[in-house]
Amino acid sequence: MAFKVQGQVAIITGASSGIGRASALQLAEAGFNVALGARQVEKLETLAAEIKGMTGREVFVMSLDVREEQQVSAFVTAVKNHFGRIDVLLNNAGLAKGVMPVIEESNVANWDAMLDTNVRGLLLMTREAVPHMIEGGNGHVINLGSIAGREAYAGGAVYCASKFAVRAITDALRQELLGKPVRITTVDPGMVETEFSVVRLGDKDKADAVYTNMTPLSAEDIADCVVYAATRPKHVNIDAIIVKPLDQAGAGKVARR
Ligand SMILES: NC(=O)c1ccc[n+]([C@@H]2O[C@H](COP(=O)([O-])OP(=O)(O)OC[C@H]3O[C@@H](n4cnc5c(N)ncnc54)[C@H](O)[C@@H]3O)[C@@H](O)[C@H]2O)c1
Repeated sequence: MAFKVQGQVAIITGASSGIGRASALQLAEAGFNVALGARQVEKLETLAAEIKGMTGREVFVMSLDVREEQQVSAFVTAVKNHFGRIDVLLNNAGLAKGVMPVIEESNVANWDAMLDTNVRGLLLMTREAVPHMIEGGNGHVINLGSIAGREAYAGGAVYCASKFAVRAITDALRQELLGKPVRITTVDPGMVETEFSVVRLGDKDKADAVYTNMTPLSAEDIADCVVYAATRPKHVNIDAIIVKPLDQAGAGKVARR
């Protein structure tokens, strides 16, 4: 059953494209006022106008690089000051570039970029948002993991390491936050057709070659899962939502080079 919320506020990181963009739209349709963070503010402004036109919700936009501690702190403070509350944090921002090199061709710079975005960025955002959630008596951290954080085959070693870390952080924080009014969920997709998956697979031709054997999920499919988790009643915690194209279900090894 679909629930609607009223007056709640959701932060979406990496909202300028793909799953983040679709989730921002659908969370607004479900009743959330939304705070959009990404490095490309122009794209966020366009999305904000679209959301306002479609839903009438309030939208806050600010430049955000989740790797930068001071930017994260300033962003979360600005959202709290603007809306007076933070109910949902969707840690969606993720990096694909740098997964492509095989281990013998990879370097410290692309390992760091990957782990700083997918892991440290998520930790920074969560650390800043959770106290406001506890103070407000309601919170839900939703992390974009991946089946790469479960099956360890998709996307290369460093990407897998980052997504296993996302799952570990999610499970550990759930324990750490026991007794506090903050829920925590991972949404773990298989192949989704976004800019990210095209980059991850190297180029459009390669991506299409994979897609010929598979009907990938859409960003909207994943946004549906995000909205489902975000709109459950407060006493319901969904630990994880694992969602794959049918062709990947049970396959284990996916999207290999
Ligand atoms: N596409 C897939 O097949 C797939 C599968 C499983 C999980 N995911 C996860 O879903 C999430 C979204 O990916 P997507 O497929 O929508 O790709 P995408 O490239 O369209 O979106 C990623 C977003 O993150 C933003 N971003 C990257 N680095 C950032 C930073 N330092 N600070 C702020 N924003 C930053 C990008 O600008 C972009 O808006 C990622 O965490 C990804 O790992 C994607």
